[in-house]
Amino acid sequence: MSSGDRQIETDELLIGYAGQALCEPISFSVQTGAGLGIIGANGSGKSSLIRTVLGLQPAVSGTVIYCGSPLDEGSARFRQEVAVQVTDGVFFEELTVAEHLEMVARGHRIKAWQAAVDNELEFFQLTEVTQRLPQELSSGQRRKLLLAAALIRPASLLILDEPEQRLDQRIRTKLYRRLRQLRAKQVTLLVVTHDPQLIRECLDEVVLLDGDQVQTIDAQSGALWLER
Ligand SMILES: Nc1ncnc2c1ncn2[C@@H]1O[C@H](COP(=O)(O)OP(=O)(O)OP(=O)(O)O)[C@@H](O)[C@H]1O
Repeated sequence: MSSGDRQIETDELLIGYAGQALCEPISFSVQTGAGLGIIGANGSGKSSLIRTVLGLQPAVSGTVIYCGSPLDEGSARFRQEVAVQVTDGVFFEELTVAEHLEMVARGHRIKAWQAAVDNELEFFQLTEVTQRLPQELSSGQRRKLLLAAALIRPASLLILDEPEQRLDQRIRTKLYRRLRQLRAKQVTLLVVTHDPQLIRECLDEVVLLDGDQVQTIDAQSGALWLER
């Protein structure tokens, strides 16, 4: 495999706080168009790993490599190519649901931005709440808005932190179908999840954070680990 095939990878990445590692070093590599999950018990370090990969939190040591070079999360290329949904996503309290999506779509220079916004509102069943402010939404509706904001924009790598959280089963199933369609278009997925269905339907492998130990296993074994 040439480095050109690998979209994002970590090399002996130690994650943690105040110089204290949470687990052994993590090395993974995700090829363009592949799907990698991150699983483990509550508090095992999944969100910390995502935050470290995104440069939102410093690594204790080790590196994150994006398309063959050390990741620069501030670079125009990274911001253009990578769409992110993190659990504690930020809203503008004075912008409505529709305005949030309009801002993202126009910020990414989507010409038919109105149609793209309407499409997301329809997909996530947010048409009844388009004029509401974030604080007027249910927790599930807020989660759907975060996902819509990540999916409305073009991206070649999609990083999602527990996208299933607070979604009803019908939306989950619809979302997973969409993730499979994105993968068919060579979009790469890096996803923290507790949902075996997402792993089976959308991913190839998972990184399992199991106490101090870290291992990469196939998707079916990962789903079974969550179900045991
Ligand atoms: N800012 C912080 N400072 C110090 N420790 C932290 C900080 N944030 C998280 N931790 C600790 O790091 C560990 C890993 O947390 P993290 O949020 O990465 O877990 P997780 O695997 O995503 O958990 P969950 O499944 O509950 O979302 C936990 O023990 C947590 O208490």
